[in-house]
Amino acid sequence: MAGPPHRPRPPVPRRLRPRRHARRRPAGGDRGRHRRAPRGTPVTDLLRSCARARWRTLAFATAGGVVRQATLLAIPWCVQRALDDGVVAGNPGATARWALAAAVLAAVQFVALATWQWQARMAEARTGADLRNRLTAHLAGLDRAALAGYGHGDLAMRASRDIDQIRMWVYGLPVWAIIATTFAIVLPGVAALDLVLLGVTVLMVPLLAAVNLVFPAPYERAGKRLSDAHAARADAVEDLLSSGAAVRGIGGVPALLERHDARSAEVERLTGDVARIQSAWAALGPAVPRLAIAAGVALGGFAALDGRITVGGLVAFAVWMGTFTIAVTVLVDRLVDRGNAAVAARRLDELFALRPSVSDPADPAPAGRRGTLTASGVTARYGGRVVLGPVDLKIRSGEFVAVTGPTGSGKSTLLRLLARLDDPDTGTVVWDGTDVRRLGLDGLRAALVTVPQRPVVLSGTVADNLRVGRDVDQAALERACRDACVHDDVMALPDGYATELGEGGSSLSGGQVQRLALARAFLRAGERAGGVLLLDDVTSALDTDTERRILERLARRDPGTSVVFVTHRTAVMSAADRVVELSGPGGERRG
Ligand SMILES: Nc1ncnc2c1ncn2[C@@H]1O[C@H](COP(=O)(O)OP(=O)(O)OP(=O)(O)O)[C@@H](O)[C@H]1O
Repeated sequence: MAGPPHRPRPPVPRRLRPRRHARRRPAGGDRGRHRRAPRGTPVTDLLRSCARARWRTLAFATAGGVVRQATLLAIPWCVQRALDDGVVAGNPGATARWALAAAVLAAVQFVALATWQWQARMAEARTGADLRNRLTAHLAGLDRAALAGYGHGDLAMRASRDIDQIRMWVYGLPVWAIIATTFAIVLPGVAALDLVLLGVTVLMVPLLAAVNLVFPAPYERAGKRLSDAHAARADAVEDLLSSGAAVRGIGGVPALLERHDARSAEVERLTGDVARIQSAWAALGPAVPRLAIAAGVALGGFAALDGRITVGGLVAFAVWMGTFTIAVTVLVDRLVDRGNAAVAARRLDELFALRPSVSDPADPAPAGRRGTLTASGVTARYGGRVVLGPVDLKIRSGEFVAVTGPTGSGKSTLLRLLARLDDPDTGTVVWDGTDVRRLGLDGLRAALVTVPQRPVVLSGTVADNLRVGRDVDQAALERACRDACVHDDVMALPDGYATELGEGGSSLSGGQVQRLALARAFLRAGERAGGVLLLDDVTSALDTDTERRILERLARRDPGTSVVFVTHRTAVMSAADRVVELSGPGGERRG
């Protein structure tokens, strides 16, 4: 037994990892002290930073868009001149000149339009890629506790649909300048034609402003509800796909299908709400300039009859108002995009604000490779409940310690503290003379290698699963698999080490997954001598013969490598140098 068996300590009102089962919470809700960064920054900062990161590409796109719009709007003017100076005046030379001018403008427009579209698409694509990379890297740095409130489907929606909404917003940014160009050209153009027509055009502005003030707020609220409903449905799909035999075996599929259908119906209902607001907004916006066209054509017709404007001027007015109508329609679309992007940014911001409960210190010390791993008075809590400790444990270099105890007594929790996958509520863990909280996480993970109770199989081949992105040769892979007694199983797969396992490794047995994870740990631990292997019940699904062979391999380990083996199996306890028994928080511990 290592250290004193029991040291009562006053309970400390802090919790180690809050577990939340409710998946949907209002944005900005409490997520526990380790996990929420101070908010402080408005959500639009995320949108602004996306635009700033792509400002050069967006500037080219905007320049292209503005030139395109200016040329587009200049063409009616050429038509007007061709009609008035050429057709009406009976001057074929003027007609040809203005036709040629229109052709040149059309060519410029072609180049400008291509530039706008190309650059805007590039900006959009890069924004999507940047956000996705940033989000993935951020999520990868978070632990289970930080993400406890989010289902996989929800996270997938945030990483796909929400990022797409922001992408669309970035794509539409140059359009604001195009709309402004339209206003800047059409209004003086109409003024030059006739002040009554200008009056009709200007009258539209307050009407348009009213329409575009009324709709955004309800639209954004409905969009937020729809996003949440999409996320809930994605979670239901994820549960259906991932539950497999566990749910089928207890006849739970109909209930999951029912839940999925109910969430689908909710998505449909909320999509209807959004569609109602959006369609009213989209229809009312352009209706205003269309009314102005009608009024303008009537008033302009009388002006033409009075000789105040030319027929060409009336044609130019009608065409300009047509373009103006399109600009207003697009303006509404951009405002809708802005609403969608704001909702999406808020949902992403919520994830970016999550902080891992364990992170690198400001000035990390390098982790030693050999040494003693000591836990002193460590305790752990979940949701205010003490689940472990206080525990004192010393694992000397090269020692093999089995940790046992009744189910729920905190064995896995202790292992997580030793590996610094979590920090203790109270007490310290020291590796090679240094508090693990002062060590760089990369170095620490290389020295203290953990195999969890429920290992994960990644999508990809067996070899990919063993390498986990590292450069490891085939011989080393096979050696590790032989040591973990899984080589023969791998060779029996259709393509051996090149066999695709698919997400979750459903084609492998529980024991095969355990041994594959063990081989992965052997590879990692074998990169350098020394360190500690922290194994959480990794032989629980194995037959006694395979377990014996694995224990023999562990007995042949490098003399500087320690092993901490959480187990209920007598063979493991017999192979250990020492057995430590946990009996729950505040309980006795025997070694
Ligand atoms: N993420 C969590 N949130 C809340 N409580 C948790 C969490 N993980 C573990 N617990 C609780 O902490 C206690 C200790 O769990 P732990 O997994 O460490 O026990 P164990 O001794 O390893 O159990 P077993 O032998 O069944 O694997 C249990 O009561 C468990 O319900």
